[in-house]
Amino acid sequence: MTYAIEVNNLNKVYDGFELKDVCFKLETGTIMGIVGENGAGKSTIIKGILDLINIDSGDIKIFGKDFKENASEIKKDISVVFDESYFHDNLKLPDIDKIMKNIYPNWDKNKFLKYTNHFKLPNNKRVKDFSRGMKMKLSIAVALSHNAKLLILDEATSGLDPVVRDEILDIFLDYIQNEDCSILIASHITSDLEKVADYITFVNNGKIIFSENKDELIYNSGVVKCSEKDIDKISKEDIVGIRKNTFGCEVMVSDRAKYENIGFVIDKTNLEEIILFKVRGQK
Ligand SMILES: Nc1ncnc2c1ncn2[C@@H]1O[C@H](COP(=O)(O)OP(=O)(O)OP(=O)(O)O)[C@@H](O)[C@H]1O
Repeated sequence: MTYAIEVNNLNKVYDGFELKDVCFKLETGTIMGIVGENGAGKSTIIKGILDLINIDSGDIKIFGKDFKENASEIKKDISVVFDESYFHDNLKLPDIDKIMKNIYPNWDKNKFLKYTNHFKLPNNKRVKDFSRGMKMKLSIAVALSHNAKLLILDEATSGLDPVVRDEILDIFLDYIQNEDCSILIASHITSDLEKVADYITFVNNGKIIFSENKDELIYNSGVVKCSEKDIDKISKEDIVGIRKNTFGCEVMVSDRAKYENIGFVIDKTNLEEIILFKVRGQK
């Protein structure tokens, strides 16, 4: 198995915040979603991976090679989209095409035209007259137009409406049809990650809580509805979180089949609910 990204024991301390021993691997040909609350550390992880901040310690490999030592060779195969546009206000699409041709040896003008047409971006307007959504679409069009093997997006789709987000998610799914290509997406929008991600890495307060196969995670988890005294019948290590209300308890378990087999009534669940139980549920 090959990995597009390997992060081992990434540590970074800011005043009042600590990324602690962050480890995860993004398998080549897959999409990983990084999810977590505001301030959980998603952007710091991405900046740490890309050597945009000084990390305190950690070992980062991209395409199997140490990133710092091979940065110039690796960078041409990576596309990064942050939540802000980085194009000069006065540029128009044809100017951006010319500039990118000089920056990226693999710049593909036809792909750029295809994506900018698809996103209905105007040729004759300057970037300063683009809406926020149009600027994001432009950044994504550029990111997809130089045959990069790794796409890293930090909240890049959060400002877009649901229809456009859905179109972009389909483009991401199409992009990884090429098995050499991989995507890392940090997003608050769990439904988007649920649609496209193969793996989910959940960060809370600077720590990785889990990094798992999404389908297995959702399939194996479930919500048991029971009385408070029935909670004792559930092993502590299977409890993700508990919610109590006036009618009884809801217990998120990590092994749905086990509790179905012993007669509990269990509801299926989704990524958002799993995360809410993890963060807000009692243990
Ligand atoms: N340059 C910096 N100096 C000091 N603290 C920082 C710096 N950059 C980030 N932090 C802190 O690190 C923590 C994690 O921030 P980060 O931007 O990684 O979170 P995030 O999960 O991406 O949040 P959001 O979803 O709101 O974008 C926050 O407490 C933030 O204040």
